[in-house]
Amino acid sequence: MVGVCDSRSLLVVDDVATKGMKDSFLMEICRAKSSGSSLASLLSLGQCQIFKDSEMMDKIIDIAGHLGRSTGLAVVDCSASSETVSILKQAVGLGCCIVLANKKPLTCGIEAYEKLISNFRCIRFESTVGAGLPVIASVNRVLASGDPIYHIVGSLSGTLGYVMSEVEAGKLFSKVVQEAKSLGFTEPDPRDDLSGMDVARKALILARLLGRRINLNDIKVDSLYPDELGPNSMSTEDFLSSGLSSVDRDFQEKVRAASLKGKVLRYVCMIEGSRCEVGLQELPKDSPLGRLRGSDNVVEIYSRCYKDSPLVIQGAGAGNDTTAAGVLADIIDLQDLFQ
Ligand SMILES: NC(=O)C1=CN([C@@H]2O[C@H](COP(=O)(O)OP(=O)(O)OC[C@H]3O[C@@H](n4cnc5c(N)ncnc54)[C@H](OP(=O)(O)O)[C@@H]3O)[C@@H](O)[C@H]2O)C=CC1
Ligand SMILES: N[C@@H](CC=O)C(=O)O
Repeated sequence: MVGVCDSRSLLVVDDVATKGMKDSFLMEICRAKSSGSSLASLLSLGQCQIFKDSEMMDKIIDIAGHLGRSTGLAVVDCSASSETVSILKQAVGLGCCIVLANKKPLTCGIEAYEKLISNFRCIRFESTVGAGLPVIASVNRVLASGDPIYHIVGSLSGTLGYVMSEVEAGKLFSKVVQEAKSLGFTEPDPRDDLSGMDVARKALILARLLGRRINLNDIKVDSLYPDELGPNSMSTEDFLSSGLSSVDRDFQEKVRAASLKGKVLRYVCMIEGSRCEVGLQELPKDSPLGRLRGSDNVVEIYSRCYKDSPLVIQGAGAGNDTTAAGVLADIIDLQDLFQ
């Protein structure tokens, strides 16, 4: 590991060709970020240089130029920003590998997407769908065997899974969204989850893997909150402290209406042919999606081989540990290419 950055600065070892960050220093970085301190506060430990603002991007490109082709340096994006796409494209051009937990670079315009995946052997993005679950790897393996995938259906949001099952158990919608945030399931702005856009991004990543040249605005998306609570009208803090509770009653009504029919609410992702949609559905309690609890995700893949009995991947679909494990496994997988 030669460098680490957040939204404000980049810490880099003083000689990237010969040095890496020591484990003890990486632990200090984790401690500093968990306690809200800046990366700059670690400069006194004396192992690194710091770069800020536009210098940050120039330095990353400089390192990518030196280490990309010679070592297969991996540029890892664990932000939730759409601003990283330009640097990632440049890094690909310089021969770097790319690892993403961030869905936004893969769900921007189709040309940028095609550039990012142009060296498919050197990109991994397992954590973008289902966190640590092997969803992308499974889809890739089925496709690589020549088995055409006809249909994917699933529940792909840890946050929305948690919200649905906790509201079913009688808790208030606003309270469980706050809980999902403190458990590390939500996006930095939970409206990315509640608007359905986070699931739409996962659906787009899967649809593009299946070869569909579609964009985010081709996906039908249901939002769980009204437009007037959106990011153009209020900050994340105001949404969480006051906006969110105005949805409580309406959501409770929806849950009750489903329950009277013996059903539960689930946020479902469906990709079939050219159709790609994500939204709230009333499903039987004893269906595979209806039985899901907490932040678990489930994905059913239907192909020529997995026709009557789909390939099913299920398990924890959000959380810092499982996501970090997925990212680490991707990095190690890439490292094997350069041994
Ligand atoms: N949590 C989960 O369960 C899962 C998360 N993911 C994905 O992981 C990503 C991160 O989520 P999460 O850890 O919850 O988010 P956090 O907000 O906790 O962390 C995001 C980090 O990215 C940094 N950052 C933001 N913008 C930039 C930028 N332009 N350049 C460099 N660094 C930047 C932030 O810096 P600063 O500290 O300065 O704000 C922060 O350290 C998201 O894309 C999410 O979709 C994927 C699967 C599951
Ligand atoms: N916010 C996401 C995290 C993983 O992508 C979710 O809730 O599923």
